[in-house]
Amino acid sequence: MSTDGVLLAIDLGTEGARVGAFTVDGEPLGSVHRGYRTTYPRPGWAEQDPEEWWSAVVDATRTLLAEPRSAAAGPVVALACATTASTVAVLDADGRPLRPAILWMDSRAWAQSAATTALLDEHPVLAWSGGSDAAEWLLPKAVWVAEHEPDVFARAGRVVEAIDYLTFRLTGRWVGSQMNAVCKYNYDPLARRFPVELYAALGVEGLVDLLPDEIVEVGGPAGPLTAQAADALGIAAGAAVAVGGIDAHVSLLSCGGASAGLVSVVSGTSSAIVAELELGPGTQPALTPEVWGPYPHALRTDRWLVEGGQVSSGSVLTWAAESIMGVTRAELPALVRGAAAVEPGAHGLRALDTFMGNRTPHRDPRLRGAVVGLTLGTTREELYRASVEAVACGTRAVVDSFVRAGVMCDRLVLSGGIEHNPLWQQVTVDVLGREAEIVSGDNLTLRACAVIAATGAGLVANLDDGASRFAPRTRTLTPDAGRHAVYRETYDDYVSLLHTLAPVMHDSVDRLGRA
Ligand SMILES: Nc1ncnc2c1ncn2[C@@H]1O[C@H](COP(=O)(O)OP(=O)(O)O)[C@@H](O)[C@H]1O
Ligand SMILES: O=C(CO)[C@@H](O)[C@@H](O)COP(=O)(O)O
Repeated sequence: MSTDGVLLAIDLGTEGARVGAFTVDGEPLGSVHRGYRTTYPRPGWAEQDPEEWWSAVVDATRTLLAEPRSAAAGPVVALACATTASTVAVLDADGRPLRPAILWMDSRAWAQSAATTALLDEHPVLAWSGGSDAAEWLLPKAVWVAEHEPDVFARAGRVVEAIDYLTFRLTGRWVGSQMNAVCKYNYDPLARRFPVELYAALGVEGLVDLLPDEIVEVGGPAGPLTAQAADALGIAAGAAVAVGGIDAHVSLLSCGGASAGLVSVVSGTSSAIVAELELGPGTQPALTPEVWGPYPHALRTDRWLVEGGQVSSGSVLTWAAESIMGVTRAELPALVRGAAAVEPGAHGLRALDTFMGNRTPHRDPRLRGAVVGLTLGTTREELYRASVEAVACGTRAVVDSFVRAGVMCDRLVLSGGIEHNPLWQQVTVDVLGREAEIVSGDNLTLRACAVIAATGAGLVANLDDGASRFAPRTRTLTPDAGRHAVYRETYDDYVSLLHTLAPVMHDSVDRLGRA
């Protein structure tokens, strides 16, 4: 393998764009983050501006490549991106936004997703998504736009995922990621076709013409970088752009080790929990609505990808600390230390993490957050700790559902913003009652993009080869038996609170929807 040149990795997260540089041997050279805004125009809605994504990518890339370590490593030879998924951009034919992008966490399309549950028998492709589409996905969101903003839908030249928008900005080509197509708009990778009959049944038969022109698997070629994009980014035109995918899902390529029994828990704004199943030829996985998937060929050919997760996890902690308590990120370590000193189980608080709905195992976009047990003596440290415990209970609900679905959970690898919050890490393993590894000082999505870029450029034989070479360093988190015993009760209370409050929350969301 040559040692000259840079692999450029782009992670379009919820809070901002993170761009990383790696040597062609997978050594990280540095990364730069540039934030952008999320707006919440109505309860349950969340939007971003695609132009801000691109400006953040440009700014971060130029800053990163000017740093001495990246600059000394040679020219950018290949690049790959991963983005939030189910983040839907509605664009004109030239790729200009016609409205703000509807962010993945936006639950406005819950009625459109509910309509898919009745279609399973006629459209067996829905079996791969657990029997229905979720409100977060592209298809229900496209239906929502068609129904609520028909003039915008009529003018749309493209309705695509954030990854496709970014690929277009880089290559000038509408090449869709097979990962997003399979997981977020019911593409059939075995027959290599869009389920046009399903789209028609939902009233958006024209959608197929607005989707990417071509669907290519992760690591395949998207095209060369255009002169215009190269100029904007400050790198040479013609570098190979490889097809990327979903920020959390691609992390399976950068956990190190074999994929059997591996579960990647990417806890950032959300928690996306993903695994791949290796099934014998002709074996179909069992259908369960408690997980998303298993999807065939979403990441690696001949494997089935399972996704579960929490729509809000780190965002709940950020909401509690920053929005409600006015604690800045710089001041956060003191709050976290204070909350770590609170005795688990002694504060009497129970909270729900479902601020923007529940992704899995309940598939319920009409749930909302809650805190019960407040007294006039409740401290902010107790409130913060209860929020962390709620987030950890949500993670346990997903891991338990994976076990019920037959997913081996032998090795849990935690990554994402949780890396910066020791309380969140420890409470997670205490609630789970399982050991987990945590990646520190490394971003698995960026590392995975480096694997994808290296694969696309032919620097490694395939994704598996790249994944085995570009492994991160991890350390083990061990649960405390005493705290786990307390948290078994906390978890039972979490589950019963969720079921008790669900009807109240549903009514409230329905009323707001009618207002
Ligand atoms: N410096 C930090 N200190 C504490 N928590 C952090 C820090 N940075 C990120 N986080 C947590 O991680 C979440 C963001 O996750 P991250 O993976 O960094 O970004 P994104 O979701 O945009 O990919 C925040 O909501 C917060 O809970
Ligand atoms: O929709 C998904 C995964 O399918 C989201 O959890 C994800 O893309 C958002 O990721 P972050 O929480 O920003 O890391």
